[in-house]
Amino acid sequence: MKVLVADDDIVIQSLLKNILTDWNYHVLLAKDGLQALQLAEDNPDLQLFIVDWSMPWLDGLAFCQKVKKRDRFAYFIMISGRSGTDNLVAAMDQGVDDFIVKPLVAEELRVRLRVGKKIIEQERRLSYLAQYDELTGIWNRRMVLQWLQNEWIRSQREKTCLSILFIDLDHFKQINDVYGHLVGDEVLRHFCTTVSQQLRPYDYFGRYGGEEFILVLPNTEIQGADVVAERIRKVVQENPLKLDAQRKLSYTVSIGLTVKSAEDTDVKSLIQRADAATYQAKQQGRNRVATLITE
Ligand SMILES: Nc1nc2c(ncn2[C@@H]2O[C@H](COP(=O)(O)OP(=O)(O)OP(=O)(O)O)[C@@H](O)[C@H]2O)c(=O)[nH]1
Repeated sequence: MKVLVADDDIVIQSLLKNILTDWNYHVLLAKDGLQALQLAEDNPDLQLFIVDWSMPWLDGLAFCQKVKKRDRFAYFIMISGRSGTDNLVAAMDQGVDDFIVKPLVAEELRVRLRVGKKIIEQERRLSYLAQYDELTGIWNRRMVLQWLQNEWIRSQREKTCLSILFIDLDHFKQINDVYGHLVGDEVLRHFCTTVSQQLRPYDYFGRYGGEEFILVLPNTEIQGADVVAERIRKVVQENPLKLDAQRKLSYTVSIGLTVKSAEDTDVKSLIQRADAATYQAKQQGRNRVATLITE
């Protein structure tokens, strides 16, 4: 893991560099707050910081506040000569996550870093789970509906088209029943990889629930959405999941397509129509695209 050490004391810098390197950290060194800020900007993956309080140009607290504005998950350990509860409280109230009083004891730093790393990892995980579906890695329901809402507002403002597809795997219960849930999960992952390869960077593909998926197509009118839907239907049908060297599992999808119209007052009506279109596709025999639009 990368760690940035910002301290104007060369002796402390080199001491920290040595012990942190021994503990397998990748160490970046800064001699003042401005240099530290530049390193933080150049290394967006940097989340762990060890900073001195008093430094030229920009002190440790101001540096911490600037970084946290950009990345609220950044973790700051302040090492300072300012002892006493008042200083600890002031520093931690203003944003640092931990506070160590000099003289530095290596073992104390080691255990405090361990806590910092654990918090960073847990926050990363929580942030991932808040946005993505754990099984398939695509947007989760909350996020894809959020993107749909954003695109709805944009299409209102810019008077552009907005299409959505509801994609539902056919007879998925049967796949689970015959091959087991683990293979069912594998089919869901395989399906998401297959579809993701067909999309433009600005399309939003998310898991709506179970074996139901939603694809938001900004700036896309009905003809374009129909081409995308047919392409997905076909590519899924033609790309079975390989179970082993001999066996392949073929599966299909039913797709409901709709386009935002002047009559739609919110995203709810759009979702309801796409859902109804999917139902039609199922009724008509599955492995097909059904379109529902308002006049
Ligand atoms: N393996 C696996 N199965 C899931 C998951 N989520 C939902 N399912 C299963 O998906 C199945 C959906 O079944 P149904 O709603 O009856 O739909 P279907 O069998 O696909 O039938 P049609 O949609 O009418 O073609 C259920 O058996 C659920 O248990 C999941 O994450 N993993």
